[in-house]
Amino acid sequence: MKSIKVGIAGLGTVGSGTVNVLKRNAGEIARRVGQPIEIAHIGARRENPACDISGIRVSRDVFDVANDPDVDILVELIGGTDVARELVLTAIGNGKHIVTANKALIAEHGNEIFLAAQEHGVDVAFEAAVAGGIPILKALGEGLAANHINWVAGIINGTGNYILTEMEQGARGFEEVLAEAQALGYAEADPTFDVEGVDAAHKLTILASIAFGIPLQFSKVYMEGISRITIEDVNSAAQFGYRIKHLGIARDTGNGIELRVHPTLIPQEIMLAAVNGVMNAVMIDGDAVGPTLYYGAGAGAEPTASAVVADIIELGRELTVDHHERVPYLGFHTDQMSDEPVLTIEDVSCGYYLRLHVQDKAGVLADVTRILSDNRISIEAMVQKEVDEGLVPIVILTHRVREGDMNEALKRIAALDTVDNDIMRIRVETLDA
Ligand SMILES: NC(=O)c1ccc[n+]([C@@H]2O[C@H](COP(=O)([O-])OP(=O)(O)OC[C@H]3O[C@@H](n4cnc5c(N)ncnc54)[C@H](O)[C@@H]3O)[C@@H](O)[C@H]2O)c1
Ligand SMILES: N[C@@H](CCO)C(=O)O
Ligand code: NA
Repeated sequence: MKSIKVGIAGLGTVGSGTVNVLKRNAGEIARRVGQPIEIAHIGARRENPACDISGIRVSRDVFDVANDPDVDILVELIGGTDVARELVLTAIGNGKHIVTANKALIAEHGNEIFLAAQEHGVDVAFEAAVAGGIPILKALGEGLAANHINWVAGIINGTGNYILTEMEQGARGFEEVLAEAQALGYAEADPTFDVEGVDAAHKLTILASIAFGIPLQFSKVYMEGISRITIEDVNSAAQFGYRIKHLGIARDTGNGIELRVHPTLIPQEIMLAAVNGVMNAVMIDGDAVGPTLYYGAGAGAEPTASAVVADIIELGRELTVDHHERVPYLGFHTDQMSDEPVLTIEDVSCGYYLRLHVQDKAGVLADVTRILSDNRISIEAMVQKEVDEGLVPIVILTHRVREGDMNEALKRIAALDTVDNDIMRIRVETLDA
């Protein structure tokens, strides 16, 4: 079978994440694209223990990848603007499509790169460059394309948000938390880009172009970072009912576009204020749709790889598929549908909240808990409420259990003479990933 051949330049945090996701999900990705995606060539100065690249051709010089006639798509993950610009222009000159996570490159040299791509009839995709794993460029450029966009406001630097959150929750100092964000692979090679707002300004530049149809104008973004924010500021803001978040804001005022990145007090009760740690969130207000919100991991190896690989898949589809089925009707190709069964509710597992009324007698609770344990159901919490009309209301939270087992248990509990048979059951989902 033919395959789409990608060349990856740079094997750091995002490069290794991309290799791992492409390998782990290779089967499903091939079903979505219609052909396998093969990593044909990697450009890296050294191996990275975070991923296994055995069997893959490796060159020390990333230009060997850009010049490899076998490579269909060059994935630029080296970062920076000088070598990266030259590398991408070289690959475009060789007729290769480009995927990049590099917001600095797109924000500062995008106008030039897109022109070159147009001349050579190739595509440039950069979903990973803004808000990491959140498919925000797709949402803005395609999903909201009917709207006049009024404004975009977001927490678009994971490192900065991680630092602010940790300072607030752990009352820890700036330097300590920054070092931790670097160790976790969130920070830019030069972390002043994160803390002084440069990285957020790169991303805002890209968002604003897609929102308003203006050229990329990084030099016009007003930029302020978080490095002067102290724990006192965080606490004082809280006393007034606010949290401090580092926001990128792009607004169409009707007589010009505001482009600004700075620490901002926002009301504690709005959803953006609850975005913590490395998570990013972007709010977009469109004239038809109203306000919308997109949330997810803004940095890190695999969240970023999620967007890089989605771009590879999109380009792969363009290379392989009939135009009318570029994105297959159901996401996967019609001849690649899975026969994995849909579970009946009896086979679904979740936690349960149970409310029952029992007689105020010794041994009743023991009967109930024994029936639960007979059915492999473990109790997370139990509360006995005030006696109500001679019966005692009991509320039980259980750990995750198969619904069929819960049904068996509830049938036996309801059959006890000492328990009212009107038992309330509500399923519990904590939704933690
Ligand atoms: N880390 C994240 O969470 C994240 C998220 C979104 C976007 N990005 C972007 O992705 C890109 C890569 O970031 P990263 O975090 O993986 O950085 P990184 O420093 O972990 O990895 C970059 C790798 O490229 C290599 N490299 C640099 N120049 C090279 C050259 N000339 N030849 C060969 N190898 C070279 C480095 O040795 C390093 O291994 C950057 O543009 C960054 O802004 C990163
Ligand atoms: N350094 C960036 C990486 C993701 O673009 C951040 O912390 O958000
Ligand atoms: Na994204």
